[in-house]
Amino acid sequence: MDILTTDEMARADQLTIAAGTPGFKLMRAAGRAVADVAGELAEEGAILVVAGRGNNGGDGFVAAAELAAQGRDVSVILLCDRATLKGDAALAAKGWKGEVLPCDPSLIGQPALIIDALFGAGLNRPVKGDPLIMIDAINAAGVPVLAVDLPSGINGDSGGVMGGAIRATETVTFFRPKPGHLLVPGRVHCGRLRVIDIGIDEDVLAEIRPQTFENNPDLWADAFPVPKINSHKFSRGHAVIVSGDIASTGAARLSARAALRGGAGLVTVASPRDALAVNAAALTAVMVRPVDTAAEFAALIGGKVSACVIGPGAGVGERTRMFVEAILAARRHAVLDADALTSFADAPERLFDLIKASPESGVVLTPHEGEFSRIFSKVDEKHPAVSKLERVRLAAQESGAIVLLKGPDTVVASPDGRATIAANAPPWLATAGSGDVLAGVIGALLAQGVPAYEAACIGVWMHGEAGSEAGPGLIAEDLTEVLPAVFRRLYDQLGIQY
Ligand SMILES: NC(=O)C1=CN([C@@H]2O[C@H](COP(=O)(O)OP(=O)(O)OC[C@H]3O[C@@H](n4cnc5c(N)ncnc54)[C@H](O)[C@@H]3O)[C@@H](O)[C@H]2O)[C@@H](O)CC1
Ligand SMILES: [K+]
Repeated sequence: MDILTTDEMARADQLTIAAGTPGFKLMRAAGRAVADVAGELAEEGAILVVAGRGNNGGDGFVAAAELAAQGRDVSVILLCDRATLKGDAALAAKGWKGEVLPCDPSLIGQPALIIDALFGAGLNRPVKGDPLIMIDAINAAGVPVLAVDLPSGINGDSGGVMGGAIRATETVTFFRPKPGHLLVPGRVHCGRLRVIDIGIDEDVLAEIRPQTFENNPDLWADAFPVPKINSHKFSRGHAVIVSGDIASTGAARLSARAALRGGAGLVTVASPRDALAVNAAALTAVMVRPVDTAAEFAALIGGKVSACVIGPGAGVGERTRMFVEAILAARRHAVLDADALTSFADAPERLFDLIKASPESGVVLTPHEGEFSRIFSKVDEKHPAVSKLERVRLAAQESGAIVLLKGPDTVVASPDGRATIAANAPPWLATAGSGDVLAGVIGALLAQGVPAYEAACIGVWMHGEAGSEAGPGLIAEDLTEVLPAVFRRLYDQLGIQY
């Protein structure tokens, strides 16, 4: 699903209004939708609407009037003087025939539900003073909260908390989600998210051309690789995974097994000779080849190899740097993870120049937050305080690679500006070796010829699904073992026969 920034959403409103739908009609639809959800969340009991001075408050007034018309016990607290309201918000407030209570937290009481209509997309500075006291009091009231558009205090573009923010039970937003609904901590503050149609025509998207998407199968179904009846192991691609020395071989084996499960026809672990026995003893379907020097590695990948994964347990230093350079010189698709990134921390430009010199390679960088800060310190220095989404976009432009920044809200961005946010990762996915599996799955997709951006997105999504499939208590080894179940569900979802 497309994700619209607050500016793009305002543009969607403007285009709809320009095409003949009055803004107040949209507000009425929004407010009524909020009232419907409120009725579901609290079938009986008092409902309190806490409204701000903008159109978010306007939605709140419409909901209040609608609920009162349904015979519900409704009260409204307003952050400002009713007479100072303007535009559609003033119009909405006119439709509320009841009393308006002042902004006094002692008036909250214990309603069955609070509707939070303080701030939405128009939040433009940190919350302090009276509204902050109100937000804290609503959070402390211990009753369910339904947020209108965004939990008040959450930045719609970054998901950041601006001074303080409502912790909602449920959030109703309109037309399309915003980045702040999926990026943490915003996603956590939203509770359950509902996206509701308020009469904005989908045609406006052709004009807005959104560049951000929720990472789910609709987005990449066409690129998802399905083996044909006449496929053989060679046509499904050959992935090479680089092993570290004898003390750190497990990470590469996790990646290798994930690459095989992920659909690569052949997987080879390139192992230092001193670790060969350890690797060989622990692998069966995955092949092992002795590789110590960059020349040996270049000879291995110079053959029929379609993708390489380097980083998990690879070791930080010259050997890893030289192997990365060999991969890029051979124009192989590549996942550069963990130590492969840290190995370039002192000279990231050297890595980026090599990537840009082979644009057809399809390179995916898969840092976690620490590794990202190490190789993209310039992005962070030049653009302090931008959202995770924008940081990753800038990093992709800077490096020329597909950049995937891991976390509960993993972002994948392409140098061409496209980006996805994933919202399907369970918290127990954050465990040792989990990233090694992710790198392996992406390597498998690259080996099968999936373009790098789609490979990264599919890998992230499958990894998240595997986390849910394995459930609490999972260890990284489980992720590879549940991949067949994830594939089966995806095949069913996409209507692929098997
Ligand atoms: N036609 C439209 O534009 C529609 C807008 N809708 C609603 O309108 C909302 C956006 O409305 P607005 O643009 O009026 O913005 P908001 O209602 O979110 O808030 C803007 C007001 O809050 C003030 N404000 C911002 N940050 C503040 C802070 N930290 N402390 C104190 N005051 C602060 C601003 O000065 C302004 O007066 C959406 O979130 C949505 O709920 C919906 O009714 C659907 C249609
Ligand atoms: K709100």
